[in-house]
Amino acid sequence: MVSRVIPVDPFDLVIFGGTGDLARRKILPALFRRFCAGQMEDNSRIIGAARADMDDAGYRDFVREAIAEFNTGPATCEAGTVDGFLERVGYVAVDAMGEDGWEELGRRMRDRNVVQAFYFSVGPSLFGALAERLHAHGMAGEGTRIVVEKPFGRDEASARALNATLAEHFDESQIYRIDHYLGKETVQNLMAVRFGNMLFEPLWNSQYVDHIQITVAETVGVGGRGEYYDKSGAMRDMMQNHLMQLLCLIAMEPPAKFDPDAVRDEKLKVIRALDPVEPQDIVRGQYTGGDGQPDYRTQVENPDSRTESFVALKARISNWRWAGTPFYLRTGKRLRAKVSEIAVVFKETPHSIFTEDAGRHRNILTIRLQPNEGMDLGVTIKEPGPGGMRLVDVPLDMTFADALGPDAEDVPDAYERLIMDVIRGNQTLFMRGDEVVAAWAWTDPIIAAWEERGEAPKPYDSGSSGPEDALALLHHDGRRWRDIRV
Ligand SMILES: NC(=O)C1=CN([C@@H]2O[C@H](COP(=O)(O)OP(=O)(O)OC[C@H]3O[C@@H](n4cnc5c(N)ncnc54)[C@H](OP(=O)(O)O)[C@@H]3O)[C@@H](O)[C@H]2O)C=CC1
Ligand SMILES: O=C1O[C@H](COP(=O)(O)O)[C@@H](O)[C@H](O)[C@H]1O
Repeated sequence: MVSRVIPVDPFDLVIFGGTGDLARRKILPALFRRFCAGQMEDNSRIIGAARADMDDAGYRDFVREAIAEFNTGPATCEAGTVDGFLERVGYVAVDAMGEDGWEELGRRMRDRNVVQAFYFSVGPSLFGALAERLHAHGMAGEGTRIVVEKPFGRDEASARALNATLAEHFDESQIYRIDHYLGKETVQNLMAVRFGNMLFEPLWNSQYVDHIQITVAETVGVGGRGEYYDKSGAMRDMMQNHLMQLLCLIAMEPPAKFDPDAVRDEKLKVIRALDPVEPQDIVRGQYTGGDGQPDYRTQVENPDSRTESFVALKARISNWRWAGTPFYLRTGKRLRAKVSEIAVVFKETPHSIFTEDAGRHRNILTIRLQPNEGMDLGVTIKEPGPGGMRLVDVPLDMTFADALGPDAEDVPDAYERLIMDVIRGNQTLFMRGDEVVAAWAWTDPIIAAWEERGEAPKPYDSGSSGPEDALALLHHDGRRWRDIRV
């Protein structure tokens, strides 16, 4: 199978925060890989922007180093190609909060008949200021797009306020709110599997599905982002956005068509149908030290921190399709393995024709986001050999790399795909303003209740599966979490 790369229209992409961690590790390598794949026309340009005093040549050196350190792309990128990419790279020193650099940026962007996009890869307190200045300096024209990084607010009120500020200068159709989980290959495959096959949709409801588990487990700790993370925690950092988006895609009704607003309307209905979460249905955790790694509090330099690095909860969706089917969601740092997966656990057959020795069995559809992207469907069959009818569960395995060959290894990473979608003007994989607000409206009371109770998170060992209480969350319901393992 040969994958087709369709070049995007020529573009100028300005990366505010072009010298920051995200630009270095993700955005610049992603652009380089799209260049290597032949998706960037000659006339396209990338302009880094930050306060640091640097010229074009200095920034090209910075980008060269970022690519050398963080490009994990396919071998098709020849070493010499980096120079070709760097010819398209420039830099303007700009202060989001002042007047420095804006005229020069405006001059560089003027009279360019290409798509113009501005990536806000700076701290969230600067998002509004950037929008205002782009407008004031004549760079917020009709065709302009802005890409807004997370976090999009820290509660419903601040998300609404940010929406309103951006809306003063940009139409909703120009605003691309990034959730990089939506750019992951398997996440999109989830829609293909649900809505491109007859097989699953008739069973996709509470009549046949016992429960659904969504796990996003990381092995890393908070790293150098302690200052940000300690004010956020797992609930704001991961649950309100990434896990919520996965929940929406799993639970939503089929959209009438695969277009941005049709998909986002259906996701919004799911969020609005979520019940409030009861205190007994949620567990927070914080990692202790181990394996030569510091504990959470040491890492964030806050000995009294009550911020959670782990959260597990039971969510319920009050609609016809899902009434009675719980959704168990968990995410955390410093866990046993880096695993992101969704498991749809079907009910047992209503009656077993086999003896008790055969045991009770369930089909489980597992959608693996990372690693080993793919899906498998656990099917019950007869255990081979003599000795009566014993049943065993085996996976019908579709690991993409096996099923699709080398093409599956060349799939663009989330940032590559999402940035190209910005240039194409396709908002399907970006969050709409009302979605973000609705997600906060569900999250806020959960956080407010913790704060009111002054509850400390439960400690858990680094390298474990999270606090014991999280296991109990499912045990109480006669269920168990899937193992966190690769
Ligand atoms: N890093 C990550 O893994 C992730 C980051 N994000 C989000 O991406 C955004 C950027 O994060 P990250 O790269 O880690 O942050 P960093 O602190 O590493 O970088 C911040 C960038 O913003 C620039 N900057 C700061 N103040 C100004 C200003 N007044 N005017 C213009 N530029 C300014 C800095 O350069 P200078 O100081 O020279 O101006 C620097 O380039 C944040 O919103 C973050 O939440 C989201 C997901 C993951
Ligand atoms: O947005 C974020 O995501 C990363 C996890 O992303 P992944 O693609 O590596 O699964 C997380 O580490 C970070 O805290 C969060 O801000």
